[in-house]
Amino acid sequence: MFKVLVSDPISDVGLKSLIEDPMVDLTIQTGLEKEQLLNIIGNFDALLVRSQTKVTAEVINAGKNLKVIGRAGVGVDNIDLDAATDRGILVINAPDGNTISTAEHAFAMLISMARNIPQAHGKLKHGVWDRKNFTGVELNKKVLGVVGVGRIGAEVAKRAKAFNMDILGFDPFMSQERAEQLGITLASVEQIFEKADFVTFHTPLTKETKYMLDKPQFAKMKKGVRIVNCARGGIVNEEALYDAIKEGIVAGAALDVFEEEPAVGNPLLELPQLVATPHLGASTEEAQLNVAIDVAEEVANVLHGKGFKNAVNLAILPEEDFAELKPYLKLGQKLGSLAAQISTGRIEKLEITYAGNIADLKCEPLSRYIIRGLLSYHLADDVNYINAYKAAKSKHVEIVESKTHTSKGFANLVSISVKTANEYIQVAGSLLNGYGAKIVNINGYTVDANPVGNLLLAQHTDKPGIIGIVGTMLGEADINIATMQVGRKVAGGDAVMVLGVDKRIPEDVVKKLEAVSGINSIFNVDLQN
Ligand SMILES: NC(=O)c1ccc[n+]([C@@H]2O[C@H](COP(=O)([O-])OP(=O)(O)OC[C@H]3O[C@@H](n4cnc5c(N)ncnc54)[C@H](O)[C@@H]3O)[C@@H](O)[C@H]2O)c1
Ligand SMILES: O=C(O)[C@H](O)COP(=O)(O)O
Repeated sequence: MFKVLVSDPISDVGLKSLIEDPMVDLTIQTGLEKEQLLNIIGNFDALLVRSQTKVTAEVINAGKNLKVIGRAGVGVDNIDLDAATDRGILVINAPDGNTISTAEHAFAMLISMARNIPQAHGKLKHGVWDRKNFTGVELNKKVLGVVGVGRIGAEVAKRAKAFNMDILGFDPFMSQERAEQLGITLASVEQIFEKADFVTFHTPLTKETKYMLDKPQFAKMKKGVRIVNCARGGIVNEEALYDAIKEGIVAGAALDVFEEEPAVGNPLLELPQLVATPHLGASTEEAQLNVAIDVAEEVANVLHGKGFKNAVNLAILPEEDFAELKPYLKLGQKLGSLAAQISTGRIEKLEITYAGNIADLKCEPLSRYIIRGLLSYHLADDVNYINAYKAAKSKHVEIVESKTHTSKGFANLVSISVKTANEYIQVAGSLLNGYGAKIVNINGYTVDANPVGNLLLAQHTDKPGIIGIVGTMLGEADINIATMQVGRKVAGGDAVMVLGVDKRIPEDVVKKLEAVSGINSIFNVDLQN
């Protein structure tokens, strides 16, 4: 008998497959305090949640019998994935079921904000017939910036088209063809922030998207811009948003998600320009039914040892499948991540070459790590070992793998080339006897860098003084250089500098480095995870 605990409100009609499963003993107990959950979780084989239950490492470790955690929805930021993976517990989600509901909610927020509907409604309910303080704006012919054109962003764009809005969109995986299909004009995030009358966010919260709309960006926006965030709290800096509303830069904001939830007592709620809902994007009968059906079926499949498709973390595969490859897996993931972080255009193609000894191994598991490293920089936990090829296909990234025994003097060499809409990136790594994993080549320059921590990659002209200037500027910013590598092809030509630094370089320092004469590009690379 499998014992399954449902600890958040999940549609019981959707849970039918589990309720009717003779092998499943289902307990529904919502609103549990932390201690209560810790006390009972040890009895269960599976846990089903939405976003309220905090599935921390403590909860996971107390769940001695846990085999699977199911998330009836998309975001898994309330689940400690590393702790689950360490314990070999599968985490699965239901990414498709609430797309339409969330897109409709974002659009409802956009319109209510444009026409002050919640504010006027509130006043009338309190007996005040106020027709002069609630003049709104039309959506017709206004510029809508859509940041993140995945499942939800694309549906929002379709609805905005029907309202005759001009749509600018940015997504690192959106092609010109897809943009045309959706009636979107491709633009950079900076262009969107500068030109849009309305901006709506539909990205996950990642290192890259955290505070992507902050004080410096607000300063460049059109006066009177209106902001919608129904994705994740933290994409927009709430303190900066508060100031931008007070300063009159932002005329309205519509938020369904907050940096801290429940957001009771949030200072933004005091502002009349704010329209807010308590994380209701997915709260429709239809979405809740869809996600409950999806997650219940997947959890039952896992418990019965059958196939599943929406694993979010690393499934523990039999050792023999990749025992020999194991030492290369982390290196592969870091090479993918490095390539993503030093590319600027939409990723179109990934070519992986396995050279030397490694060519004799069955390399598919390693390719999955490389793809995961490359795509997770933008897609966060949406891409994992299991779904790596599927995620690449769904984002129209072509994967080409090849093997050779010619390995340029290395015993083994893993090389990846990434073709983007703007450039062609090449990075290679090797496991060196006695030295461990190394990055040995970046864009044709021979280097010897450790694939760990924070790196600064500068492409520059090989001339006296540049290395000194970079060192001085980092020193002034209190950033210690741990390692340094310089590579060039010919004296006086193009060169690369790879610095291992003890902490992440702040963006203002990066901007100053970019402005140094002779430096052509700077990338602030994070290879910590
Ligand atoms: N408010 C709610 O109740 C609710 C409901 C469902 C989903 N969500 C949230 O909405 C978000 C989007 O969900 P989805 O189903 O559309 O996911 P998705 O994976 O289909 O789309 C997200 C898109 O964001 C893009 N992206 C990543 N980094 C980016 C960047 N720096 N700039 C621009 N685009 C970037 C990705 O390439 C991807 O296409 C998720 O964070 C999800 O958790 C909220
Ligand atoms: O990520 C999601 O699916 C949404 O944020 C919905 O969260 P909820 O299930 O708690 O409503």
